[in-house]
Amino acid sequence: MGSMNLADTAAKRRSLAVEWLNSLFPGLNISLGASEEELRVLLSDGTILCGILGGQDPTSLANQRGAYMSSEQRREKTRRFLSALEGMGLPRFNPADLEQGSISVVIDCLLALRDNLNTKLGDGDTHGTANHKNQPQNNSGTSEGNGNAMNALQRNPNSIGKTSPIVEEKRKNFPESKCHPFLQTHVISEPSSALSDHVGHKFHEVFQLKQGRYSDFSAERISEILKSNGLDNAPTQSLLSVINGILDESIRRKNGEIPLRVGHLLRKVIQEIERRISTQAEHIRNQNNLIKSREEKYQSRIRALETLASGTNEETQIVSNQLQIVKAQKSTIEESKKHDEEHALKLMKEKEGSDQMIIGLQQDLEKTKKVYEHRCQQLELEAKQNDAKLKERIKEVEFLLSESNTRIKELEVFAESKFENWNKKENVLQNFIGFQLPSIKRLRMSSESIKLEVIDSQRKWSEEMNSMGIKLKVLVDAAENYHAVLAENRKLYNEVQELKGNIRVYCRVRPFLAGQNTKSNTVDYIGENGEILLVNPSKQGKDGHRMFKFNQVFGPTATQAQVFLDIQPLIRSVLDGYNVCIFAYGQTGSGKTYTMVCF
Ligand SMILES: Nc1ncnc2c1ncn2[C@@H]1O[C@H](COP(=O)(O)OP(=O)(O)OP(=O)(O)O)[C@@H](O)[C@H]1O
Repeated sequence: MGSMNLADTAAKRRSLAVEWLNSLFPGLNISLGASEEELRVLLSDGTILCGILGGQDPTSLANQRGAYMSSEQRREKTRRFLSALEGMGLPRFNPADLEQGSISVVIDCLLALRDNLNTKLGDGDTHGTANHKNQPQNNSGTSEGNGNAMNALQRNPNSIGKTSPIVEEKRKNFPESKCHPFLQTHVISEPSSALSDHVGHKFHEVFQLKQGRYSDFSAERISEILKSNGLDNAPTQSLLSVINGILDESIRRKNGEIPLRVGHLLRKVIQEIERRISTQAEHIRNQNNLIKSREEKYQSRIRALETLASGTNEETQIVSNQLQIVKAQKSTIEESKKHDEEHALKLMKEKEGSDQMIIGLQQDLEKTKKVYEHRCQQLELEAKQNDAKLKERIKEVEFLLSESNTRIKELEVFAESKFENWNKKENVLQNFIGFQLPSIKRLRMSSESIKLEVIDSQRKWSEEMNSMGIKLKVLVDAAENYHAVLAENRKLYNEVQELKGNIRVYCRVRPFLAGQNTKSNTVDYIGENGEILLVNPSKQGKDGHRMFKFNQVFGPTATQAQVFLDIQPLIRSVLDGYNVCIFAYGQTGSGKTYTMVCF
């Protein structure tokens, strides 16, 4: 709640400050709900702060704010404002508060300045009067360490010839009749209108003419006026009216005499007017010097601007070139943008495909999950069953283990008895060995004699082997000769086969099969040299007989072995690497298959 109240209070104070600034500079039109950052942006360049004290009009202020200012210029303006606040005895802020951190300190200073100025304008009395009394030269603009905003206004070079918003505000707050003398007599330096109004009122009270004659003033009253320095703050119009009044009285009395005390008053008034005229002359000289220096400064700025303008054409050319480059880059970027858009469309399509695939995968995953859960349930069931079986098995194993332990104990007893038996047998064996040792010695002697015999036999066998080798060599030579003879024989054999004829034609006469008429035989004669004579009973004479000639003719009584005997040499030629073809030819049922295949 506390932080909320603090925030509300800060916002209210910000709003009051904004309201005041808007009343001073209506052109700014700042929002009443402006944030700290917005106010910081507005105030950070120092233009508005100086405008409060410096008499900027809203239009020039807006222009000045829009113009570029270096950081040093901004700091200088802020410093000027802070020194004015210090001169007025008001709280001031740190320049860093305008750049970062809370701006509430700045708001406090602005509101204090507002209250201070409003108090002076409302009262129009003691402070202004006192300050003016102490520093009568303030209005000339030459004095430093001013005591109020008006003095700061007059000291600011930028405010020369311009009207401060405070003055404007004062004009609104005070009747024109009161300000009029001040405004009409500005040739001679005057106190502020509020000040002049107050002092003039007091001055008129002092010089109140009850009977219309200055000569009626008592000496004490005049000396009191002269001593109190009341003339210092009196408006010049009043002083002139006093002189006019005294001179009019002198003329009316016609003797031209002026009382001595009135003469002193007259001299004092005239001295005050002369002092003001000299002060104003000095002020005008200073203003002239200031204007001259400003004129020189503006001349130098104009020259700089002309130089800048000449350089601007070259810069324009460079900028146009850069513009061309930028256009080219823009077209490139647009192309790449189109490409990117196409790519994006592709990606979108791919994404849709991926989404569908993901949905399918999710469905598969769901199915798999259900199957997996079902499988898990089955496994759990099986695990429970296996667990029960294992428990039974463990019980059986434990039973077997107890039986095994019993068996082990029995075996241990049996092993001990066995061990005793083995010890007995060992003793028996040792007795047996001792009995067998002489026999072993005899055996060893006989083995040595056998060894000698074996050596002798080996010698004999080696001699026989040598003789066998010689004989074998003779056989190898004979075999080599045999191969040569065999090759020659084979060659001759094939030559004989060739001489018999590369193409041979044999004829075989099938015997009558069972059930065939044996009287219809047409074979009349079969010769040994391959002749066969066939008879045609339907023809007479020479045409009834026909002779055919083959390499060989096998009659009906010829066996398969006889046929093969004549073919067998061809088989050997095949084994010797010659090409041989045997085939059977004849009408159906003539016995081709029988001859070629049957054994
Ligand atoms: N020399 C033979 N001695 C005894 N029987 C034979 C002889 N030649 C053929 N035959 C008999 O004659 C019949 C016909 O013989 P095979 O089948 O060999 O004739 P084929 O010429 O092969 O006939 P197809 O051209 O129709 O095959 C068979 O029953 C077979 O046993």
